Amino acid sequence: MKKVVVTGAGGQLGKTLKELAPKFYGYHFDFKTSQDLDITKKEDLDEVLGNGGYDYCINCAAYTNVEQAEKTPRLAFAVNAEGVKNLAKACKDNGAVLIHISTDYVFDGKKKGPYTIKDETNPINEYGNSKLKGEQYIKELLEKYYILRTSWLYSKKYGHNFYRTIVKRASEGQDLHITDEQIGCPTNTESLVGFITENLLNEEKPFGIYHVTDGKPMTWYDFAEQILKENGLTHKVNLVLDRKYRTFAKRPINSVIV
Ligand SMILES: NC(=O)C1=CN([C@@H]2O[C@H](COP(=O)(O)OP(=O)(O)OC[C@H]3O[C@@H](n4cnc5c(N)ncnc54)[C@H](OP(=O)(O)O)[C@@H]3O)[C@@H](O)[C@H]2O)C=CC1
Ligand SMILES: Cc1cn([C@H]2C[C@H](O)[C@@H](COP(=O)(O)OP(=O)(O)O[C@H]3O[C@@H](C)C(=O)[C@@H](O)[C@H]3O)O2)c(=O)[nH]c1=O
Repeated sequence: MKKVVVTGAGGQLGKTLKELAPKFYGYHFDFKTSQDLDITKKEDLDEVLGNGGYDYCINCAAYTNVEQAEKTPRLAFAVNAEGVKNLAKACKDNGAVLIHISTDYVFDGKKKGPYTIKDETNPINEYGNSKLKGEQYIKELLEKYYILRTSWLYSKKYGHNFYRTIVKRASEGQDLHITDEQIGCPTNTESLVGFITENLLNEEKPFGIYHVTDGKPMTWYDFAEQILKENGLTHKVNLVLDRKYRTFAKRPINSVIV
């Protein structure tokens, strides 16, 4: 039986993995929330990875508040860069393969056409900078790793994400003002879990970087429209196209990764 430890298990991806894990035979999963295991603390990692005998570590832990990262980049780097470095070292010392999640926000969005893994990274916000640094540490420290870049991740059931924000606001009858300035591929956490369990835990795919999304490019406005339709909320609210929707963080105009 292969042993898998999941960090950041209290987030939307971690919770999805926990819900679906009983379907995957031949694996024993241990789920660690930020309270159980803080990846910025080496002693936590030594204890858990050192004693667990894990074959795989799936890292769902991250600082994901894109807006706040602009104001306190130090916090984003502590988790997404230095925390990931600690985790990579602990995986190396203890013989675990690291499966790490990264983001479309490592690109600047200026490319005409979808980004492939061969394209140059060039983040335009602090969250993206911190995630890229995390990727670089992994590549420096490890040979046995998977880095999955995904985009516009959402779970219908768990956590904070665009999907749930739209459903909540629409259900309360609030008007929605949504930008169409960026294009990207929304990705359900269940698809990402499927990719990990079907292709990586059995090492079907060579180690390295992968782009994993649900494959349908759209704008945030399109996505909001789709969410309203799916939930029968179209007639409950005004969906207003708002090109002036203000944010602290810049976001890539083209976030499509393939
Ligand atoms: N959300 C998105 O749209 C996208 C996400 N990703 C990446 O996917 C991965 C999963 O993201 P998602 O599930 O959405 O994120 P969430 O924000 O839902 O979950 C992240 C989890 O990490 C935990 N965490 C934060 N700091 C630490 C730490 N120091 N040690 C251990 N755990 C910590 C958080 O715990 P607590 O709440 O207690 O702080 C939280 O439970 C991340 O790597 C993210 O960068 C990639 C592309 C898109
Ligand atoms: C909530 C809201 C957002 N927006 C805009 C702001 C922004 O341009 C876009 C998305 O905003 P959000 O803040 O929900 O999403 P954001 O935090 O930018 O989402 C990102 O999260 C990180 C973790 C990733 O890795 C990315 O792939 C991406 O999913 O929609 C509106 O126009 N109206 C709204 O009411």
